[in-house]
Amino acid sequence: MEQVIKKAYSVFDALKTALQKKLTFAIYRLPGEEDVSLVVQKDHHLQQVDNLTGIPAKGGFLIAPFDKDNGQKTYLIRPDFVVRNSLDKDTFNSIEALSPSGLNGMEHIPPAETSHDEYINLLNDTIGAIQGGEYDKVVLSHVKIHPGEYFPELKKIFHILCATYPNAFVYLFRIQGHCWVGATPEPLLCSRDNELYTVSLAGTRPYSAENADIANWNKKERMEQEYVTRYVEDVLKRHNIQQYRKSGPYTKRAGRLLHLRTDFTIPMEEVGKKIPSLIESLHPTSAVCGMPMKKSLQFIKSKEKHHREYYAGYLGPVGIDKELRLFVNLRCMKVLEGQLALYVGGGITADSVAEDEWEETEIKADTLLSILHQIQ
Ligand SMILES: C=C(O[C@@H]1C=C(C(=O)O)C=C[C@H]1O)C(=O)O
Repeated sequence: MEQVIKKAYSVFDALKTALQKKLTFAIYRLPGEEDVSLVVQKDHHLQQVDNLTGIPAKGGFLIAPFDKDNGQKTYLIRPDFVVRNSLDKDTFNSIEALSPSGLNGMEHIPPAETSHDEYINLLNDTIGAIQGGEYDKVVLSHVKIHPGEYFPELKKIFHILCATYPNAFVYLFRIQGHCWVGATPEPLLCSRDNELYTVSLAGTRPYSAENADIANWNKKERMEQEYVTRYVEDVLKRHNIQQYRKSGPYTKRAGRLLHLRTDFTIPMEEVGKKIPSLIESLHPTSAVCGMPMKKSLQFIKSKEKHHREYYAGYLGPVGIDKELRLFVNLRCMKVLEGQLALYVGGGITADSVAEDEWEETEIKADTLLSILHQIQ
């Protein structure tokens, strides 16, 4: 006779415990899916990942910074408990019995905020450098600080993000006393059946029926996206991956925004053991860094007021259910005591107009700010 195990608790009950006890955990909802998964580590000792080939077979939730030479490390939250949607009483009790972390986020210094005028100056300098021929594209970003005590609201925020952005990768994680939460539209490398896919995503407009028609997008936006496509194709070529399908560019909705997107689908047998190297080479794509990549990275590090930390890095479950689901960490915020730090950016090319680029980051910030306004 089939045994029916009664699942007495929902994944959100376990999330509440994980938040209250300041456990080391990640919760996520994949794009287009209903399931919500929670990965909880028994202790607070984070596993540092220096090389992606070293990830244990049972996997975990991977979190990589934008720039691994800037202090932040790549970590794996170990899957000591993996809960999908619901859990039984014993598992719930085991999670409740875990020891809380002593860290409360007070030890984190908030990243520096950039004002409108400072950003306009930086944008104009960058446009000048690009027009001077030093770069093809540079992706700039800034931080917006939003005051308020949001730790008690994180369960609600995650819930609303899932409902509002069904096509985003929605996540919330806690490591070392602070949390990050986001709803990103950008896959970095994901498995699906016997295939892997990645995308080139760049070019942004507010959502409207008119903008949904790619014929209405201009040369600047198409070029901005084309640089990312070239970067991805170059990485595939360097990995000797020839058999792949490319489809796009097409317009893809992300909440109140639209982006240009091209999909690359690769048969798994074409990739073999190259997955770790592919991930390490794809990141950072020209969607978040620039072209040429290394020079743009130096430019970003010398000009931006803040460290990007995990913004524009990548994250997601690896090895859980034998799947790989890594996404670029965008439309995200770092949750600190008494304040939130929202990270927003956009690609700059020779034809960029500074005020328009600022406006683009304002709309991107609204992805999360509009959710915060729903929390009273
Ligand atoms: C950098 C961000 O987004 C990236 C930049 C885009 C652009 O420049 O048009 C579009 C999507 C993302 O690849 C961000 O959201 O902060």
